[in-house]
Amino acid sequence: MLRLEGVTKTYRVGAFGTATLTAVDDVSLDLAPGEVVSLIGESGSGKTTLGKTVLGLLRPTKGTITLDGAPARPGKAYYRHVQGVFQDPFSCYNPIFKADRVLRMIKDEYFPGVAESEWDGRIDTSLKDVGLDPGQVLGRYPHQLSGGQLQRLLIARALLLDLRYLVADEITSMLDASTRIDVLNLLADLKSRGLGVLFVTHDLSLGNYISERAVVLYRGRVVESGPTGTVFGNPLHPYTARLLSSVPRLTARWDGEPATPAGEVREGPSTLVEVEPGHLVRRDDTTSTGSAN
Ligand SMILES: Nc1ncnc2c1ncn2[C@@H]1O[C@H](COP(=O)(O)OP(=O)(O)OP(=O)(O)O)[C@@H](O)[C@H]1O
Repeated sequence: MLRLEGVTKTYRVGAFGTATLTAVDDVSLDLAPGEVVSLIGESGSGKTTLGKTVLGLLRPTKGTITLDGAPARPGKAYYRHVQGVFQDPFSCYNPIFKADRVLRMIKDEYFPGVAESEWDGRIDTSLKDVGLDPGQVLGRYPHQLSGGQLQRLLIARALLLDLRYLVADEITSMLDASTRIDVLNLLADLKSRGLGVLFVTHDLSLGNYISERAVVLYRGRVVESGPTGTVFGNPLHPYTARLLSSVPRLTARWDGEPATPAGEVREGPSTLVEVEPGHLVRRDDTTSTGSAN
């Protein structure tokens, strides 16, 4: 289990770093093997900051992250099991390394004792697992591969490790619609084989498609979380309702009036309240009832 408890991340901002900005505020969530949890929120809500914190690329200002009860410490032991894939696959590669070199570096770093022939077999398997033809990609430079191929190659690279959890940060946002659904189906397949995925997205339809649970972030705080069908089917926080109401429908057309976002989001002191089993909603402290989290 990958567990976040009370994770807060503040950045130093302003002239000479004199001010602070709380990008992630007291976030707790669990990610189990074989489960996809979507982390949903508009631009600037803190999704990437939280993903990077899980990956040890940022140190939490407060709170803890544990993997099977042990503190998550960035390093080889952690990265064997927890990896990230990001939005822009092009920026994740060294342009002068061909794909086979990228995959060989994993062996040099993590599995120096594995024989070359066995490693070649593992590369073959991981590429086929993500739907890539080894003969087509291995001898190529990044610029000779498509965005979808590069994104799959990143996932194949992660699979060469003993991967248990993947932070997938907006991994489909630079892909066209048909490639996007292929990559989503690949994640669903990996999930069915036991991979836990933290699926970071601002796209509610993608979160709905792939995840069992949804966590909605607003200005760094969880405002609603629960089973995806419950959160999307019965959104109780005004921000979730607003996000859902602002998704353009395929058959709707602009009729001269801009769509009006529903619901006012208030900023006062508030608490996450469990309104039904597993469904948490942030409520103003003045109106909160029920069990708090
Ligand atoms: N290195 C940094 N220094 C200062 N502030 C930062 C830094 N990185 C992010 N922020 C701020 O933290 C907040 C959260 O940013 P973050 O990138 O985590 O949001 P996000 O939900 O991932 O947004 P997007 O969907 O646009 O990527 C924003 O206000 C952002 O401006």
